[in-house]
Amino acid sequence: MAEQTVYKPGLDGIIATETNISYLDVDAEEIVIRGYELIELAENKQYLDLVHLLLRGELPTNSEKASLEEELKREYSLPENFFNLFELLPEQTHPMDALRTGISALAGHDTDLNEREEEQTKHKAIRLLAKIPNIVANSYHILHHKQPVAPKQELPYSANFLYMITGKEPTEKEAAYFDQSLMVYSEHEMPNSTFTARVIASTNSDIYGSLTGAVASLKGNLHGGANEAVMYMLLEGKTIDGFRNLLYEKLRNKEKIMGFGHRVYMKKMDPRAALMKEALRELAEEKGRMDLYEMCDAGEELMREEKGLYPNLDYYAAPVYYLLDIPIDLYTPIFYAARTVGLCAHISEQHANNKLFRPRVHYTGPRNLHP
Ligand SMILES: CC(=O)SCCNC(=O)CCNC(=O)[C@H](O)C(C)(C)COP(=O)(O)OP(=O)(O)OC[C@H]1O[C@@H](n2cnc3c(N)ncnc32)[C@H](O)[C@@H]1OP(=O)(O)O
Ligand SMILES: O=C([O-])CC(=O)C(=O)O
Repeated sequence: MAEQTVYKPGLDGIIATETNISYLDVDAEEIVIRGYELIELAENKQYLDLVHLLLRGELPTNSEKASLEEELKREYSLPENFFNLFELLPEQTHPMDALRTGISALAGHDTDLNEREEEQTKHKAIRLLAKIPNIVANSYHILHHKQPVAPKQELPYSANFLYMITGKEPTEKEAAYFDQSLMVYSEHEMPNSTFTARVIASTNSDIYGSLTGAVASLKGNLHGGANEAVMYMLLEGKTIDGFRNLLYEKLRNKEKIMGFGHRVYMKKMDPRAALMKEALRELAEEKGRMDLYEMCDAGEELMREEKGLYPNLDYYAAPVYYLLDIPIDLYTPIFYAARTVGLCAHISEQHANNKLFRPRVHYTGPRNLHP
């Protein structure tokens, strides 16, 4: 008789691992990142502070942050002829698929591919954090038959990322909103993509394989892909009334409404969504697009009243990206680029204290059949 174990569809609520990276404390409404609270960090720090915190375990001093940024800038460039890869892809390739291809292809360029030492993994992570924004922005340009936009060394890291995407230097405020969005996307405990990365890493597979699997996971619209879906829905709605009618129609058809609900916060607002809502309000005011803010707010109210559901981060990150002139197809790749650091921290932790993931099943098929 097999040992009695718990089965929870979707591993809902199951503890998958120990970690000292992050924890969602829903009761306290805190997203704990290595002892700090994410929203407080996002209000007071910058993305590179979080990168240092996630990879090194502590917030950087000014000089540590400056040398991290220098190291990133030295690693911006991609291997020779790397962009040829994207020329080979059909035009309709989604940028998440181009990104998956790009990260996978980087493996062969790493001469220390099989090195699993923590320090080595951290350097690999920095190299990836330097190169992934370049892949995200320029695979998109190449797929659209445009010239790649070379990184600008004189811009700060996240301003440069936004510049490579739009081709124009962002204002300080635009760069700050973008940087804040990268912070709130940087790490979130054990979502499907992080679990995927850790499962792959647990076979002793390399960081590129783990990250490639995580791209595929994050692409789905029940996860990262929701931010793009939210924007298409807002554009389809056009006006407050149009959006409300669209939501009613989707609810009548029993469709899931993208940007609402969350496995961990199902009956509460995602704290990151509240922060992005505020960013949206400020940005919308500056850009004369309060109509977009009001439309989102009306959708939030309708979903709370009709379904008792609250927005997740993707609901408010999407219109923020829209007002930053970012092409919609790049919203999920940007989420991934921001999350790379969290994923790398988890892969490193998995390699440092590994146990192969290999769960069992609750078998519901037949027995005792004979050929
Ligand atoms: C940054 C991120 O990646 S956050 C996640 C982004 N994804 C989305 O926004 C997609 C829309 N949301 C969803 O599909 C879900 O809320 C998920 C997948 C995120 C979490 O869902 P789960 O924990 O698996 O719960 P499940 O999907 O079973 O939903 C539970 C109930 O709430 C309902 N529900 C949950 N989310 C939604 C939604 N967005 N719209 C309508 N109904 C919903 C379900 O229909 C279900 O109702 P039922 O019990 O009557 O069948
Ligand atoms: O935690 C999750 O399941 C999804 C999510 O919000 C994230 O990855 O940021």
